[in-house]
Amino acid sequence: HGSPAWATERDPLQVINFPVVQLHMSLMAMRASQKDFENAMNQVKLLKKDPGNEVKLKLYALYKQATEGPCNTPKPGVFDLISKAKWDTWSALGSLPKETARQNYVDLVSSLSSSSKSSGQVEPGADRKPPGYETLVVTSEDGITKIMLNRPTKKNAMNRQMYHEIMLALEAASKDDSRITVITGNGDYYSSGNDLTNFTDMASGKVEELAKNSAILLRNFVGCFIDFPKPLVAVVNGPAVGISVTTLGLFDAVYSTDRATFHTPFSHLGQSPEGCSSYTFPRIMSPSKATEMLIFGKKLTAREACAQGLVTEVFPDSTFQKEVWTRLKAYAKLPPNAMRISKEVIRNKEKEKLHAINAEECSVLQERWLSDECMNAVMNFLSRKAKL
Ligand SMILES: CCCC/C=C/CC(=O)SCCNC(=O)CCNC(=O)[C@H](O)C(C)(C)COP(=O)(O)OP(=O)(O)OC[C@H]1O[C@@H](n2cnc3c(N)ncnc32)[C@H](O)[C@@H]1OP(=O)(O)O
Repeated sequence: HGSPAWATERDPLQVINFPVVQLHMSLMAMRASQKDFENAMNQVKLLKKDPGNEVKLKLYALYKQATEGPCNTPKPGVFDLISKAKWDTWSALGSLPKETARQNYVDLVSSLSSSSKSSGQVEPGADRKPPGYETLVVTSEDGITKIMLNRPTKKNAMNRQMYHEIMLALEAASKDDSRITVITGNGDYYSSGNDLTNFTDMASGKVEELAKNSAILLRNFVGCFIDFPKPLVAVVNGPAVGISVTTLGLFDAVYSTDRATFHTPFSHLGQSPEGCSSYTFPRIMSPSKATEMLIFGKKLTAREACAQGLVTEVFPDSTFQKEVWTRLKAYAKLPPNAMRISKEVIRNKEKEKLHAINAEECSVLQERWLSDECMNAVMNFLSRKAKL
């Protein structure tokens, strides 16, 4: 007795009833059995605290993906809000394999269970054990949650797993007791942008479906940046390409090493701007400077990006980490509610607009991904004929 109604509801289509994504994804844990999955479903019912709708949507989507595979039902009408939210979240998982979805579900439930057991026992400000993601290292210390992109051998290119994990990490950071959230990269790159192997399936039929799923994924991904409630800071540790540059326009501060470059080669790739950059860049810089980046693919040095307002401050590479983290730790001592409310006041003025821009950019890109220009560019990279 005593289980909350949302946790005991068995049919996920009747009610959004499963918990969020927190991934203890050690390599061992990557192989969740059917039994683990069933245990996790039972564990959900034992949770005392409602994890919130976002989490329940994630759990619902992972459950559906794990049991039925990619979203296969017609899109609900716009006025059927709950069904549409569920459908959107499931669709956003794209072609995530059933086994990975099952594992993510198990890991998420496990993290929810352990966090509910330990709630109230963690001292404020005490370091928490980092959860294990596959493509990220996420730590929380000194009032700062640090999300580090962790595919250094691939220049931190963002594969589908990484998009999902960043969304999950942002979701978790928005709710933890940290005051500032940082995104940075491991290794010599901040990120080389979208992992072009995300497009390899494009060659294997069902191209329209893949483009559609990618557009949904991208829209949800960028939406997380638009809605993120706490100060979000980029610590740009090296060159940045594509989506890792465009999303900077949605951060609250961008600190960069002088070794970094900023490159949005969309025309070269037969693509078009995303991350709300078609709106933020002309406003941050000027329309013509934005044109040079977004249409002509001009690569900016860190100092040029700073002069254009995209970067807040540039530091010498030799002292970059020390200087930036010292500063961030000081900022993290500021009153958290004041920082959050100030961000809300600033962001609320254009949140709706940003979501509309995001939707438009994704729909344009969905078409672009099907173009010969885009497919040829991706094939040239993958067949080692071209590099940026
Ligand atoms: C679903 C949502 C879609 C959102 C869309 C977003 C749009 C964008 O983000 S557009 C930008 C896409 N990015 C690129 O076009 C970059 C492609 N990469 C390169 O041109 C080069 O790798 C580099 C200039 C970034 C680095 O060159 P460098 O010579 O220093 O290193 P490499 O030997 O090329 O790279 C090491 C290793 O990493 C792999 N890799 C790097 N970047 C990517 C990438 N973006 N996608 C896939 N793989 C990448 C590279 O192939 C190498 O792998 P191997 O060691 O296995 O050969």
